[in-house]
Amino acid sequence: MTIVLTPYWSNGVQKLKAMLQPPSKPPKGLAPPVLDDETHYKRSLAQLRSKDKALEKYIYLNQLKNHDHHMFYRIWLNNLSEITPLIYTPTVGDACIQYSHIYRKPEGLYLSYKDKGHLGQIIRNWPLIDDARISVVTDGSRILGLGDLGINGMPIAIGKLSLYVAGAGIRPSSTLPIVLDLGTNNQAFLDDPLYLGLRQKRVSDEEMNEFMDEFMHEMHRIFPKLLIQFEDFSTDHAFSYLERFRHRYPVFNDDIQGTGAVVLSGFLNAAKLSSAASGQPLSSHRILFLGAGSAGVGVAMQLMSFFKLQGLSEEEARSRISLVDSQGLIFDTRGPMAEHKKYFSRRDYAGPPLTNLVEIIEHVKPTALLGLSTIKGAFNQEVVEAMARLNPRPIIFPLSNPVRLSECEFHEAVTWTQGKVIFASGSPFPIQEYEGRKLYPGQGNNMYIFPGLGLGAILSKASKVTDTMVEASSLGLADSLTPEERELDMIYPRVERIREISNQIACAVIRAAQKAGVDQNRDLRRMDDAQLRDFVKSRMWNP
Ligand SMILES: O=C([O-])CC(=O)C(=O)O
Ligand SMILES: [Mg+2]
Repeated sequence: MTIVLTPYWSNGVQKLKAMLQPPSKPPKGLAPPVLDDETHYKRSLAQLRSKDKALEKYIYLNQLKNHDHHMFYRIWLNNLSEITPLIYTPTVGDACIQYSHIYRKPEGLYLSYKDKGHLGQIIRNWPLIDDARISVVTDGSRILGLGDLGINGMPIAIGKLSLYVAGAGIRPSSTLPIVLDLGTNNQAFLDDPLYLGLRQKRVSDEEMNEFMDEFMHEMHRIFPKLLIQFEDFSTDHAFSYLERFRHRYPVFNDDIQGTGAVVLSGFLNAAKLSSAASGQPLSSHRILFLGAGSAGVGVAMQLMSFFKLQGLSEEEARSRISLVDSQGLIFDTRGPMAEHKKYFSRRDYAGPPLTNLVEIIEHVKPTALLGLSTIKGAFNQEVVEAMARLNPRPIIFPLSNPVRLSECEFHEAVTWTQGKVIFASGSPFPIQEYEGRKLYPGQGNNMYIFPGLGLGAILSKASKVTDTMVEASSLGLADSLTPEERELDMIYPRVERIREISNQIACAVIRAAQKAGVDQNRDLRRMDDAQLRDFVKSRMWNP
């Protein structure tokens, strides 16, 4: 007897197509008689809220997305601050760690090193080739601050793309999550019988370069209108592939450029508050970074814009930024260092090595301390108090993700600075009360940037993503605070306004693309600002 197996994916693909149609009424008898949308919305939300673990909620929401994504996005858009941390950071970090165990069905493209040489053939299996406009691609080698998770990085690509839908109204059918399985150096995963990826160590740089060249070439051939967001590649690959491909294809790196832009934006608003308290001009800020990986250096590069906007020369701007890595303050005479750290290496200090963070703070006298180190608790009481001694309103941004890797928690920073801190973190923290005042933590997460940046690049049909477009996204975000939000000392807008913010960012990005001459949709040039805003809004998908 031959057993015929239904191919497990065929149902998935058909469902994907069917799912993209607006929900229709089933024929009589094929659904309970009393099933109206409003009640079902309440029922779905109640089912979600009845679960007590964040990962269980993630699994529930993911199932909901896969069989009724109108309901999924409706629930999310109506409850943004409750749902976002469940779909995205921090819960998506746990979903990645557990992916091979919680996996239920395929949800994107899985490209394996074994397919090298015929990647185009595999990519063409994607059922929605004509619709695809935005892809998030990861190789899983540095997921959030969690390290090498191999193929288990897929949920980060899925999560980012669902934020494109929720946050910028990109059509769900236009989104394409991709994980590149190039092996993993995570021994626990290699030993796990349920691990979904190749059971081999990561391929060499040379092999990976060949794979990436073929991949990008085929992607561009098959999807000429597609924008690619690189996500969570390990530091040196993040930099090298951005540089390798950004002049040829419309691509950007979310961890270098997206995080850079979101922090620049928050810093612009934070510096105003801090300068108002100290009476010192904006041009006098100094920034100290703990962490010199792709995110750290990417953010430092983007913050150069802050000083240049205040009229400083490149050399002056550079001298305002110092980096600390695992060996302490980075300076020229310290010894050999990775290429990406050299630009910010200090020339005006010649040793001995400074390794203690409090000593480094006392030496550099920063107005702002930014953490992209993934070292939990690195901003301890001593460190935060040192910042508060130097500054009436210290700027402290522990940006490492997820929450459990954050350099400090909001309530700690508030207590240790007697409520004076200007704070933003990568992951969400609860609001604090201090002496009867409500204090709002900023969330300096690239989720504020990439949906609008991507939307602007897609609508303008940008052939490249220029630095000026990234900077425009940042200034657009900084500008989007309402008077009420400024009154409350907020440095990022409320997440509930994400659609409006993404619209504003997209418009700024489109204008920057036009200025740079990389826009291939020239029709938008004729629109005035109000018309452009209406046009962007009209292109947003709604559940
Ligand atoms: O995903 C996030 O929350 C932010 C991010 O890109 C990262 O931490 O790598
Ligand atoms: Mg990332």
